[in-house]
Amino acid sequence: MARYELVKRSVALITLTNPPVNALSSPVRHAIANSMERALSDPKVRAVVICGENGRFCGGADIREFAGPLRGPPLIPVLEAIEAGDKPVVAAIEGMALGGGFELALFCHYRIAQSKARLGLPEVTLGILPAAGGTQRLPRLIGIPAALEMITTGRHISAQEALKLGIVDQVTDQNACETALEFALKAVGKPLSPRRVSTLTTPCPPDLDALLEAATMQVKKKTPGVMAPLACIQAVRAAATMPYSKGMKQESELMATLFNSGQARALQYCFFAQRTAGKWTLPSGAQWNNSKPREIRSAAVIGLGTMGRGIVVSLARVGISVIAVESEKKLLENGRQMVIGMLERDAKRRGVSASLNLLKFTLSLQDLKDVDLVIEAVFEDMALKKRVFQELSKVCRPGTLLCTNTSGLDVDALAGVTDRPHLVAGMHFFSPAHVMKLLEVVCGPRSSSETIATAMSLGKKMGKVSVAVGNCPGFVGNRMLKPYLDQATFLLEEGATPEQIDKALEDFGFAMGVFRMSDLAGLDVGWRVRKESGLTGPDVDPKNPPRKRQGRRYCPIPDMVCEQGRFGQKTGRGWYKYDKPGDTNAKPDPLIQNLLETYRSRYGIQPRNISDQEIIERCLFVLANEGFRILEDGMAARPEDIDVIYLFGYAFPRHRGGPMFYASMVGLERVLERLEHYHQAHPDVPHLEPITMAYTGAQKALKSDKLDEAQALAKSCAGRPDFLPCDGLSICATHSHGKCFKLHWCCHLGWCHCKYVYQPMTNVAQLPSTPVPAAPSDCTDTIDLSISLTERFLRISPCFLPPPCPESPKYCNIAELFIDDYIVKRINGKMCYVQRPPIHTEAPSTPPQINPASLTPQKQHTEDKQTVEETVKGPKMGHCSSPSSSEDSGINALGGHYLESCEEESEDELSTDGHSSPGSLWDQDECTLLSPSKSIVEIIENIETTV
Ligand SMILES: CCCCCCCCCCCCC[C@H](O)CC(=O)SCCNC(=O)CCNC(=O)[C@H](O)C(C)(C)COP(=O)(O)OP(=O)(O)OC[C@H]1O[C@@H](n2cnc3c(N)ncnc32)[C@H](O)[C@@H]1OP(=O)(O)O
Repeated sequence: MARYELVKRSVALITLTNPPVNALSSPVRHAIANSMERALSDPKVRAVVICGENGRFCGGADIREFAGPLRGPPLIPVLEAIEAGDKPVVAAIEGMALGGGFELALFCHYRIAQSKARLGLPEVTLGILPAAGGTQRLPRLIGIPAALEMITTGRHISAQEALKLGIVDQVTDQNACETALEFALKAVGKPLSPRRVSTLTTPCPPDLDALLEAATMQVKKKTPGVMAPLACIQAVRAAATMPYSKGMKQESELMATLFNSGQARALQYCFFAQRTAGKWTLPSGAQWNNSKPREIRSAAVIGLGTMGRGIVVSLARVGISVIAVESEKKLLENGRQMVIGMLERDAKRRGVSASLNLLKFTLSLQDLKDVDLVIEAVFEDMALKKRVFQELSKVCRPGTLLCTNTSGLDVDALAGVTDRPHLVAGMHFFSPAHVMKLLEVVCGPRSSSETIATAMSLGKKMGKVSVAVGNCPGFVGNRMLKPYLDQATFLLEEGATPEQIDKALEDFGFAMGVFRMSDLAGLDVGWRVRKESGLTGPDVDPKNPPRKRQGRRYCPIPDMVCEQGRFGQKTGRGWYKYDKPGDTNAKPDPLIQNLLETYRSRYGIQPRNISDQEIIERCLFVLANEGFRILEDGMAARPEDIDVIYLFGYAFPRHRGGPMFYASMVGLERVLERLEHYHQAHPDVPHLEPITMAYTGAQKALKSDKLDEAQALAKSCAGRPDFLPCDGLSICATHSHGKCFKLHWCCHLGWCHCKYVYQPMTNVAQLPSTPVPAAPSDCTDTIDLSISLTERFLRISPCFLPPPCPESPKYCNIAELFIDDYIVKRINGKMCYVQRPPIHTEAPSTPPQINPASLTPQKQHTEDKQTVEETVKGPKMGHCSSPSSSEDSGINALGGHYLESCEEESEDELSTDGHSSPGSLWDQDECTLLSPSKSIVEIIENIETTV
């Protein structure tokens, strides 16, 4: 895991050897510790160089280790030995120094970077913070503003920028290791004290408070509801205001709070899910590692609408020559100008020259005879597409791959009109195609593995997150969208308003609720598709009940809105009203309210109060349910693929992990129970019927031998304080012992749904805590977090029971903050997070009980008559959202608009468009400070923390 060599007779060269990224796993930490000890004790050694094998310094802590119990030597003492040593240690950074890898370099006395290396602290994107001293050392080295920016965004910087900031001592175009060896020898004998970053004083700007306040406001706006950036700011504040050792303590307390949070789990899941999606697999057995892609040097794009233009740009900027085809001269010229403008702007932003020489524009399909691959992006009309494919089949050389950018039509029907069905596949880009990262690669029944491998590899080359999906109406993303949109409009019928539904979804974390997003995308496109598919318009049999189609519930309200010429933002009116066409500021419209009231009275619908919880459950559980159906149908290989599609294509909040992950966090049994409940209430909505596979999966899991084994194990440990009933969120005992039973897919991830789990316990004395402020004005951000948490508990306080042994809460559990596992207590004058006590169902006089893992009403509640007002209000995270403005792609094949997210041409995975929700849990104005005496949170003043 690390090689030790003596080179140049007096330099110890320590090479990290843990492919692929030399992550700091337990054996690597061991090896570094041993190697340093050896180097420091060997009199022949006068200096040390640390580098990484295969041109990669270090990708940081081994993220996979975070899912299990922490083993091996802790990282910080290993790194401290490097700094404390009396021999100069030089980090030779090639490739990357990220996270813990960057922190390792910061403990070295000198840093040399190869000119192509990238450095950064991306922990925040994983829901944690740089907890091996990164938050304390970087501000000391480069000052607060620059460190704050790097730590709160996770941005990777170049070697040149690192030199400019003072992070590295030298940048070389040569081998960094060779350069570092020379450098190390020259450093021998020079004083080491000034090189020890821990001894430096953080340059403290006079306006520190204002700076941190501005940073706080910025991250709250950019990533509302996300905890890690706020914790990062608190840690940086500590670097500015505390001595190093105290700052380190603060850093580790903050890390402990984040480490087991649901957000960290979700974000780390997203990291691996994205990489898993690249390892595609088909029902035929063909997969990423047994199918060879073809090299694509030239391509053609047919249609220069919004989608076509974006695809041309995506291809050209990675060096593929592109022939762009349009049907009319005017359209061609217009498309040409727009593509050139886009490429020029893109090149300017990236500091490269625009690859305009790769482009050719033509009106003739004949020009395509020699290209390697064609992507058709014409109007979403099967007859038209078939004509194009027939023509392509005649014109293109026999080996040319023919792909379609349809957003949901039958790819096999197109394959069928060609002479090469095995070379036909779908490449479903999301709008705008040069910005959006998602690509669904649609595998038809006749698509060859080579065709899929080529489309996947081309997607990767274009910088897309490509996911292989099956050929069914709407594929994966748009297929799931249909039931989601249906639920939203059914909820309108039943009594909700567009703004209420949007707010619930935005509080959950979506940047825009479904109605605001539909207004942005334009309502007319969906209306046209619904008319074409006979769901509305003159073709509908007048005898057909207005609220039924094909025996299923149908909501005609969206059609009625369109009939009034309300097409969304572009017409200044849609589900909302706008000051003028094109305006983005959505305001509730009394006319829509009237329309809804008239509609309800026309159909005799008694409006009822609908809770946010019902909105979230119906919209999101139905999404996951359709995901299970898709898995059962074999249209997606894994739940991760579905989640990746929703994260990158539909702006699902990343800190929620995706619809499938979210369902697993809630608990599949719970999701199934709620779906059954809603389906009973709405039997004419088939999408609410729980999918058999998931249901039987859950039943099977309950009967599994492996589960029996786990339960037997757990029961044998009965009475041990570290075994608790499973909250559906923690790591199960069997999993951490390597005996994961895989009946639930989530077990693959390490969060199991077995009944008993091993709970890593934390002594009360080590809880993240903060002094209770004397007055509200003393509020710190930590208190801010605590108070927010307290407020949240207060909202649902009737559901709490006193802890089983309040006099002796020796152990607490630092886990999911947002699934309400925690209460905030004042213990010995400090605010602490304390795990919520288990609920005793047998207690006769208790208030209504809830499942700790979710805040849903009890089974006997009806939608009309809810007695418990719990709402699933959680943090939210905005994503930039983009409408599909093109007619050729803005709608799914089933007649609904699809929601698409973009990254605003930015690589920042946490970036958002800044839409803030006033209802966000962490919003400043909702976070009024409660004095502990005013709160009904239990106050425990005199606990012996040593009990
Ligand atoms: C009460 C409880 C208290 C708890 C306290 C706990 C304290 C715990 C310890 C504290 C110490 C903290 C140390 C540190 O601050 C934390 C970290 O370092 S977190 C990690 C930070 N690093 C990153 O985020 C980098 C992540 N990786 C990347 O961005 C990219 O992989 C890359 C390095 C830029 C390389 O990109 P590519 O070349 O494109 O390659 P891939 O991305 O496809 O990756 C290849 C392969 O490697 C796997 N991988 C990458 N990085 C890691 C990693 N850090 N750990 C584990 N595995 C990693 C990746 O998954 C791929 O695997 P494959 O898919 O091929 O199986």
